[in-house]
Amino acid sequence: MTVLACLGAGRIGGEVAFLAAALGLADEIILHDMYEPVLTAQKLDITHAIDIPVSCDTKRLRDADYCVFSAGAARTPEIKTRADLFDANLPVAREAADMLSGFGGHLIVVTNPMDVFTWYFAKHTGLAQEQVLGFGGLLDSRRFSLALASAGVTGDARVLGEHGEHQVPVFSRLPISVPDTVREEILADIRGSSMPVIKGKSGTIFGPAWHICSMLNDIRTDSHRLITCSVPADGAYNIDGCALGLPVTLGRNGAAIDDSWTFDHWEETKLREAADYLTGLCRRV
Ligand SMILES: NC(=O)c1ccc[n+]([C@@H]2O[C@H](COP(=O)([O-])OP(=O)(O)OC[C@H]3O[C@@H](n4cnc5c(N)ncnc54)[C@H](O)[C@@H]3O)[C@@H](O)[C@H]2O)c1
Ligand SMILES: O=C(O)C[C@H](O)C(=O)O
Repeated sequence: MTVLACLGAGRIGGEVAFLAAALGLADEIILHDMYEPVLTAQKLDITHAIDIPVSCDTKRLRDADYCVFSAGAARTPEIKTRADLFDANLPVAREAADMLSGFGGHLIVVTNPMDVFTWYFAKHTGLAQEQVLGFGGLLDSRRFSLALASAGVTGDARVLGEHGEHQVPVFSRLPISVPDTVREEILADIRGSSMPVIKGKSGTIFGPAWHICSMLNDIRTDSHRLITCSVPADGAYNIDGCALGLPVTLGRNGAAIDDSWTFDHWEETKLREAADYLTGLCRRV
């Protein structure tokens, strides 16, 4: 019996709940949202499709195996960066941390700025640090792989760093050398790649929900898949004081940082900039 809780039942929460149920990743769903009409609508819409118990009883959150936190404001085309959502979403994260008292499962943090809230939940709740996973790296890596493909490059496309302006695509693991000028073009491309989706349909939905469910599957099957997701670095790669996207293996016990990667100068510089930027933001929580 696997129970999935979604704190925030809007576009992401609703789609993750539906997809997890459809893929057989959950046997029961708990939904929570401050806006009652959306909560009722999501619950009805899921149960009109799939025979699965959906409750809105937050007292049962402690029984959940996974919780996906996606409550709060999302970007509109007028909001330039994910970090600009910090002030709006910090109180939402604080409320969620209170609600999660007694929860002992895996928490997937989606609400932006996601790395900052990953740090917040890892450091300010009683959850084991390995069980707090910031989502964004898989989505950014997929976007990187598409950008590389359109430049005629294939290979192991991974993005580290911030899920935001300071993302760090790793070029040195590709089979060919990519000059810095081309790297900067690709970086600009992937930085902007969610905006056409936000402009066209108000928010990214399928991409995040798909990859979030793949993480639920990694935990459920103890896959130890190598992914990138946000975790507190705690000294790995000489980074401290923030959570950011790093290579991890994901399984039943959560995320284990793979600290064996090496970087070239361009990547080292970008990763350090991401860490410095995020450390500043994390100090504010
Ligand atoms: N990390 C990623 O890759 C990624 C991808 C997509 C979206 N996001 C982020 O996820 C968040 C949600 O995006 P969305 O598109 O689902 O937005 P949405 O507006 O569709 O859903 C958010 C929901 O949160 C609810 N909410 C707001 N404040 C709340 C509170 N205090 N308590 C309970 N519920 C509350 C709203 O009523 C709404 O239903 C945003 O911050 C967005 O930027 C991150
Ligand atoms: O870009 C956004 O604001 C939404 C999300 O973080 C995404 O990358 O799809």
